[in-house]
Amino acid sequence: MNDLAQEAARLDAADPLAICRSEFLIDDDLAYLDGNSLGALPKAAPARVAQVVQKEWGEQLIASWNDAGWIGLPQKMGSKIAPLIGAQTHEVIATDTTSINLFKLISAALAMRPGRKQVLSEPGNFPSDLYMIEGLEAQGLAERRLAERGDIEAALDENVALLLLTHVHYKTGEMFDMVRLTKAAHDVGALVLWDLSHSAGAVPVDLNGANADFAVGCGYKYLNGGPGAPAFAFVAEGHLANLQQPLSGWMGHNAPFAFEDDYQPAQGVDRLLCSTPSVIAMSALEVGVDLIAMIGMGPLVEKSRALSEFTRAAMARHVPELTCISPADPAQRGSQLSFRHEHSYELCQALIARKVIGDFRAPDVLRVGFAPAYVRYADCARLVSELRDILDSGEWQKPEYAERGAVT
Ligand SMILES: Cc1ncc(COP(=O)(O)O)c(C=O)c1O
Ligand SMILES: Nc1c(O)cccc1C(=O)C[C@H](N)C(=O)O
Repeated sequence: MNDLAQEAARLDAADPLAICRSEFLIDDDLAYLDGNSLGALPKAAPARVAQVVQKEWGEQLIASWNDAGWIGLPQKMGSKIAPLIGAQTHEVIATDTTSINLFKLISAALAMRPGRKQVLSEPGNFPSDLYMIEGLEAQGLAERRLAERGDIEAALDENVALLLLTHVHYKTGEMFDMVRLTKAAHDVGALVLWDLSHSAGAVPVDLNGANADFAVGCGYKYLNGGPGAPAFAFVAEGHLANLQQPLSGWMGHNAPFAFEDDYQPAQGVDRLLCSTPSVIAMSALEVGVDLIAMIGMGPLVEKSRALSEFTRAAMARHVPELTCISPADPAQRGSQLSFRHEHSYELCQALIARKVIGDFRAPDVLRVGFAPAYVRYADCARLVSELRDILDSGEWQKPEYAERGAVT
């Protein structure tokens, strides 16, 4: 294990992104491997939020809608997220939550394929993705169809209106081939909606290169926008003029301040808006996205793969009792590794007690994420050595580690 720590120290010393950790408020002794669930706090965010609250809201009050640019935040944030996901700036907007954006875009896709009701997805997709289809099914607007990952292409036929997939699977880290599946869906006349919650800011995404129709994703994971940060939504340029979404709130109107009785959708991606933007949350998100954009997706992807490879190899060598269920090829997985063990829950709790933070996903998965902007090789080495020690000492058997908490 000494060798592992030494190798980690050598890699950290040579890491061009090592300096980026100082942009985040994370204790030096914390190995935070859960940025795939909630990203860390950028150090600049509290001051930015305080400025918005004290100056823009406190002093300038309503004038800030124009003077501080509040009204344009969804578009401004959309245009900053767009290059991270291979989209044009006018194709992305930051608004609402991922679940709500899923609802809007599933509905919009169904409206574009009259005569077809099926929305195809995979069993075990993130719950909201599946539940949103169910919600529309209950209203008689959709029909949910599920096919296992390997059977999706065979399941695509002329009844499918929309293929809805999560690009990087939240539990296993498996990554779909976006280009291949988008083409397969288009070949039967279906549209495709990609959930990029576990992709944006961590893995290469080229929505336009893949000819994708729609996408959604979270702002609070690798984009470090803070708990409940606004989500984003993408609509390919060619669909913008025909897009009809059901949450026709006033902010998605072509002229919101005309206060007309009849809804007239805004031009372009603005029509995905429903309500007043969440200004304070949006300002925190801006700090997180600016940091990721400044570091750049190329270096982030390279480090993400190196961190996960280092960890996968070290786990296989030193902790073989845990079975890695993420793909062995880094190009086929997201910025995470998932391991199966009968006592994953207890192991996760024991790790947390030692300030190594991963998470547990039922029934038996220990999940660790590698947010490349701030995770160190030393954090990965610590995961491995602490796990070895927790198993060897039997510490995981402490009764308090078996008590199931309320969330996460
Ligand atoms: C893949 C995926 N989709 C959707 C969501 C739901 O996001 P939200 O809670 O912002 O609606 C999450 C995370 O919670 C997720 O991981
Ligand atoms: N959004 C979350 C929350 O409010 C509480 C706990 C966890 C979350 C998550 O984001 C979970 C995450 N999407 C996952 O991949 O499991």
